[in-house]
Amino acid sequence: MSASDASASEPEGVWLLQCASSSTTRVGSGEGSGEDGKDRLVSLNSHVGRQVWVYDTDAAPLDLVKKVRSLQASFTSNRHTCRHSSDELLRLQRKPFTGADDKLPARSSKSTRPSADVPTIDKHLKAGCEFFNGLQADDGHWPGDYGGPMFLMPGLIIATWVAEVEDEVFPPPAKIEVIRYLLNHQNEDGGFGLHIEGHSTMFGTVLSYVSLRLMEVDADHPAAKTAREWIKERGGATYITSWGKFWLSILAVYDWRGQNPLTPEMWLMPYSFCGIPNYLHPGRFWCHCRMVYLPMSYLYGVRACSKFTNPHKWRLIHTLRTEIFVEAFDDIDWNKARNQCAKEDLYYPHPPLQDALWYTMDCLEDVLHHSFVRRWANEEVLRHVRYEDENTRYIDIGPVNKVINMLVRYFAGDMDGFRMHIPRIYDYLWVAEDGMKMQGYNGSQLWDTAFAVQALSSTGLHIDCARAIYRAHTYMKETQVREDCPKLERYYRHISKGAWPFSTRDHGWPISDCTAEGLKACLGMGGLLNVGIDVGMMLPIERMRDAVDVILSFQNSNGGCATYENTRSFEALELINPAETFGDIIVDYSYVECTSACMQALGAFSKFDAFYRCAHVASFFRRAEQYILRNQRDDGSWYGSWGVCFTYAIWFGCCGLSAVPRKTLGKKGATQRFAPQTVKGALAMRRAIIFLLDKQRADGGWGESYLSCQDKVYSQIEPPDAPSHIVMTSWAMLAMMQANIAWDTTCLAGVEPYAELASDAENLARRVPQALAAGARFLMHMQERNGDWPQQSISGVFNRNCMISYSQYRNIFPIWALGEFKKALKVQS
Ligand SMILES: CC(C)=CCC[C@@H](C)[C@H]1CC[C@@]2(C)C3=C(CC[C@]12C)[C@@]1(C)CC[C@H](O)C(C)(C)[C@@H]1CC3
Repeated sequence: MSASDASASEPEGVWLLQCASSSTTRVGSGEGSGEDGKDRLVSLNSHVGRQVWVYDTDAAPLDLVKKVRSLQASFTSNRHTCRHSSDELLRLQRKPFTGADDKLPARSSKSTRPSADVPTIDKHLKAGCEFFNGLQADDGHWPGDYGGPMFLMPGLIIATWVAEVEDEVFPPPAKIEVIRYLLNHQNEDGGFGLHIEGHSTMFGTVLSYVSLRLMEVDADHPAAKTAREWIKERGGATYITSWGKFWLSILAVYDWRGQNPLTPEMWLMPYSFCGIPNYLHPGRFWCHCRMVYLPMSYLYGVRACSKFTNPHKWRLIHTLRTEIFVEAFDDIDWNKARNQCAKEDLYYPHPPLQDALWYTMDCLEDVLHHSFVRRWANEEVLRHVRYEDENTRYIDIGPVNKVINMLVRYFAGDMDGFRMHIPRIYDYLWVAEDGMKMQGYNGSQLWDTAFAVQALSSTGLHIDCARAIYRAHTYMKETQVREDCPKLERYYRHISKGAWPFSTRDHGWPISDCTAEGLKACLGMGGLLNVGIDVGMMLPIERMRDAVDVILSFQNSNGGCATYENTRSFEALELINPAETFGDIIVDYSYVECTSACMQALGAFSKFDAFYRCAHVASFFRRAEQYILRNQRDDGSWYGSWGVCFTYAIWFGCCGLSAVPRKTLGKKGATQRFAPQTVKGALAMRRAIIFLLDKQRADGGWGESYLSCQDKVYSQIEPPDAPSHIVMTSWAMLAMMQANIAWDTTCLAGVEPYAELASDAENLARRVPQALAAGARFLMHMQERNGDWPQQSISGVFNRNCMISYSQYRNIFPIWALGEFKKALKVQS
């Protein structure tokens, strides 16, 4: 069966997005409780932010069905040139609200650009805001596609197949969309990448191939044939990465002996010995890493795999065993296979010391496997798995541990726990014109909404945006985490009370920069209230202070902030990173982005309440600023870890440095304005801006390729005459405007000891406004007539090597950059 074959027999329903939904099924709209009457879906706030795509079985209007089909067909025919879908199904559904008709005049020719004056910008902003506000859900957040990685959906398919709930989770209309997605993202060489824009890898190809087969795509289907050839030409599935080996073992098409040990006993080690920290303890790992290896270790510990009760499934497993290896399954040297990895996948090769460690552990495994210690360790792991499930209302921290935790509950025979997971699977699935995908999180709701509020507020179009901002404010207030998880130390958790998560309150994991952006957005409402806009009740001061407490708690000894917790171990531990495709996953490091966001939030808060923990805040700034300065590269840039890449981090670098409250730094009296930190910050921003100016492209925009992230060297989008990227153009403009403001207020030009800063001032004073105007014209030129902007290449990243979509950025950032630019023009005139 293929997507196109399947479409022919498809009932004429449509996929519809439900927000704040309590739906527990994918087809129709089953509400609330499971078949045995138990409530399977728990929420702290009536599901605010929850996104579920439900297949509406009622016959849809014919023109709607036709439109969907044409969008799907057009994606498929352009899939090799335009690999990122554009969230067209969401847009189609929101059409009555976006006012999707033409609001802007047609471009007269390709080369003419709108002029960068206030009335023109206003016209484009109005159209942009009207369209974007139409995408907002009733609960106040902006829904959008958070897909990108290609290794997530196969995990879910394998898990549901093994646990025999595949037909419930993927009823026929869902199956069609999953197949569509997989087929659409096959590369021209027959392989599949780690993410939608990546080159083919063994990890991506074997898992996608197996998924297609489990979804009943025939082995003779052309896509299956070319994928199999790709795999076999490169030595077969024994060359898949360790995470792939894990999934194949679960499915019983690989032998657990070919997997390096995932010893659950590591959870029995003490966190510290007599007060000396045990840096090898998993509780010190980055939470995503430890939450993935936790359930993996249980399944490894019990050597969980497909039960062969169903003869049809048994046959398919045997067929797969013949399809993906170059040698006969029984002849595979599993010991050798443990360390095999295709060169296409190898981003972080195992250091020899790591292999020696796995070898030793493997020898111990024979003893451990049957010992009482294993049972004890498994019990401990199970406790942690249950804790994670219950404290995230079965959403879990991310898509990988979500699915593996679900399997742990299944293999532990805890069917109640297992069933609680099912409705929360739907929180991770998104449907677009390229098919149904598993997202990198249960959405990016809070993150996008916090940015959206700041972007809309920058436009000055307060009346037009008042309703959207009011609703977004409600979302922010509903989504703040109100209490810590129980038994923090026992479960190695950081405080959460006052934090904001990345997505929904039910998810609830606290994140440094989400807390910061949440607080910034809420504080920004004060400014709007002052100009008479009804944005609803302000967040109570105690809750703002809770957020400040969380932010302050995130600062590490190096002055920076990590993502979810403090840095608990050392970089050297990366030596034991077994995941060949990901870099820097073991430790939660400090990041420029997280640190800067925290500085900005504290800066905004101290203008509002200057006395709350003021000594701590001042010391936070001093140390954070030093962290940012230390991490600037010689060329003036910062490396970005969560967005593409240098452009993203430069925006944060500049915003962080300019958030330092000047007056609190330096000595009293005459020298106060020229505090050394201030000067260093201004110089650093200047270098960053020169870096950006050098990267501006002929069309006036900026366009960085995702290759910057993996290679850690700035790479332009290819070819050079390809249009620049609207999101990166906006980041670059925002960075430059931020730095400009900081210079103006620093007023150092001409002051003798700081001559360096002043030396090139005239040159820059001319270049920056020109660059900004060209950037603004590019953004307006790229805008569509209905006020939307096009989706271009993928703009988010994690673990250096895997890309992830931020689908709302295409609207948020051009609005924000144009909004700030308009303000700057107004100040000038
Ligand atoms: C290798 C594994 C476990 C894959 C699962 C994917 C997760 C690790 C990714 C998906 C979303 C993700 C990119 C995210 C982040 C970390 C890594 C995540 C969780 C964070 C929280 C890091 C800090 C960032 O500033 C920001 C808040 C933007 C992101 C949000 C998404």
